[in-house]
Amino acid sequence: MGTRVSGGSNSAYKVDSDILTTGPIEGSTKHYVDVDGLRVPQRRINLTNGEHLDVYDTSGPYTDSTAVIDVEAGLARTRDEWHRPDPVDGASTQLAWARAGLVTDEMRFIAARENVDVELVRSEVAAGRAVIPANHRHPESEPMIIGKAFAVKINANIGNSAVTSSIAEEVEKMVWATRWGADTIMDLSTGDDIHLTREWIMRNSPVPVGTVPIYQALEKVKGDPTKLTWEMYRDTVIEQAEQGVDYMTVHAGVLLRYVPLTARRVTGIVSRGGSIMAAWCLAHHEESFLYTHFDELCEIFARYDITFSLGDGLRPGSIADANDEAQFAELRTLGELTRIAKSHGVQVMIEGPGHIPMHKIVENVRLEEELCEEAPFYTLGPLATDIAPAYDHITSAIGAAMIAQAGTAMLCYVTPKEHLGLPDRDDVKVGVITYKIAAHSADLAKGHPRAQERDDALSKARFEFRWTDQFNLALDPDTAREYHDETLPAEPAKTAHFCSMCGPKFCSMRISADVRAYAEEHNLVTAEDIDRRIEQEMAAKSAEFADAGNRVYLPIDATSGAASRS
Ligand SMILES: C[C@H]1O[C@@H](n2cnc3c(N)ncnc32)[C@H](O)[C@@H]1O
Ligand SMILES: Cc1ncc(COP(=O)(O)O)c(N)n1
Ligand code: MET
Ligand code: SF4
Ligand SMILES: [Zn+2]
Repeated sequence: MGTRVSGGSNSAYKVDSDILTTGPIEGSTKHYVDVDGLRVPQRRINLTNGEHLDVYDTSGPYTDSTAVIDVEAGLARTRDEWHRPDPVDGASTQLAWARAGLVTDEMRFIAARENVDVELVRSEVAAGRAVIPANHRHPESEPMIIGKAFAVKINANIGNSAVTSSIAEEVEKMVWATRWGADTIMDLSTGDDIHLTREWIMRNSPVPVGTVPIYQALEKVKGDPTKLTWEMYRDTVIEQAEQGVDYMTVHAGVLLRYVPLTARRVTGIVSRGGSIMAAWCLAHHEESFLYTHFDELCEIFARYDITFSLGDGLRPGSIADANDEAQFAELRTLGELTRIAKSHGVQVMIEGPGHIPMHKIVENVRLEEELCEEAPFYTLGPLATDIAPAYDHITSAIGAAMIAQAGTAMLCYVTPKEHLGLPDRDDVKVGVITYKIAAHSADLAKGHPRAQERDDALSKARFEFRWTDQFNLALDPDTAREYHDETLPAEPAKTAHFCSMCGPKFCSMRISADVRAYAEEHNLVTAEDIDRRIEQEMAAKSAEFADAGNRVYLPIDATSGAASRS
């Protein structure tokens, strides 16, 4: 149970540890698996029948009841103590090491977390089919992997805007998002104190952090895209690299000649980074500096081990624009950039759409894999329809579940506020839980070896009317319990064989359990038991008939054949 003491959220520079929700999630405890000296966290869900279920844990020390949280000091710099191999051909990256056959501590940590052989981790990274975003300067993070051979991951976007929010609120969103299962977060701040906000987030984030450096670069030129230069962009990237940013969105596929392809779209360019770069290219009538200086960018990324998230600056922002020429032209360029980045030993993932109707989703994955050497796909939704603002966490989770089943490795969440305003803490939780549903559904469909354990444990608890276990196995135990208790708050209701949906007499699971008990008591469990019982009944009936003198009653109406009985 978390404590949340409000206060401090109005002061821009002071973040008070008290505002954070800490302590274990209801019904769970943190425990650690020791893997050759590495402490790999897991969340243990404790059940009332003495069993327990261990699940993947993204929440860091915040859910450890023994941890002392001090946001001013930041989290422990655990990875600083791990072994870091020497650079390979200038690259100090998980990709370079994996290709050289080296198994890093990060890979071992991940293998334990994902319950897989470490060789699968190494080989998928070496092939570029998976990435481990882990900047050397973010030692506070617990390593994780993004790739289609592993559990589907989710990202939560946070950050302020010029209109609203503070540093304290953004740190709070980060802790809150990871509590509910965000595997990475992106700080997409575009308002005040971008550098300082990120510093507070970085030093306290147990998950990898992504950014879009062009946002801060634009802030530095007071919002005028035409004033951007390669030099100031590069310096912004280095500034963020030094802070420990683990992956960066770079919209280097928005080429000058692609801009006219968006002219007749219904929603033009909806990507912020894409629109900024399009504005720059057109104003200067020059090729994008992100594209022309891409090799230099790779050299920087290779030193820190920053992962490229090649931005989908021309993604469709409406159903009408889905899978159009602008979108796929950019994707071909992202394929070209993928090969360049990998030749520098730099890890790459590819950002994907956007707004795509269901029948056009699979084509996106197929093309991405074909054009980008199967680099992990990282998609925003996609929204399967445009007609439900205020419910776009749902319109997008429909697309997200489908695209993840088809092979997307990480899903970028969409909150109920999409298209309407900046998400607050409550929106962040709804977005995260919604995306955990999409990701887990895809894990099940893909046959992930252990995904179904949790479904089975929850279903079993449900059928056995272990209400507390049903709540605690849920993605959101607090809301599950709250909804149940709205109508049946009394303690005895936690073992009652019904809820207020059907009531005691009509509870189908109770009736079904009674049917089972009856069957067991009367030896009627298997189909053979029932056949045997029918035979016995028949024999009994014939005996009764014989005793009664073997008299045959004829039909009432012999011609119609009705009511015949013998
Ligand atoms: C690319 C996507 O990023 C999200 N996005 C952009 N900025 C923020 C922010 N500060 N906080 C949360 N989400 C954001 C929007 O959902 C957009 O569609
Ligand atoms: C999956 C995904 N796609 C795109 C962006 C960047 O946002 P934008 O392109 O609007 O700058 C993002 N953060 N995540
Ligand atoms: N929702 C948009 C998208 O799909 C982004 C901002 S609103 C046009 O990318
Ligand atoms: S979300 Fe709002 S600010 Fe952002 S592109 Fe859409 S309308 Fe513009
Ligand atoms: Zn949109």
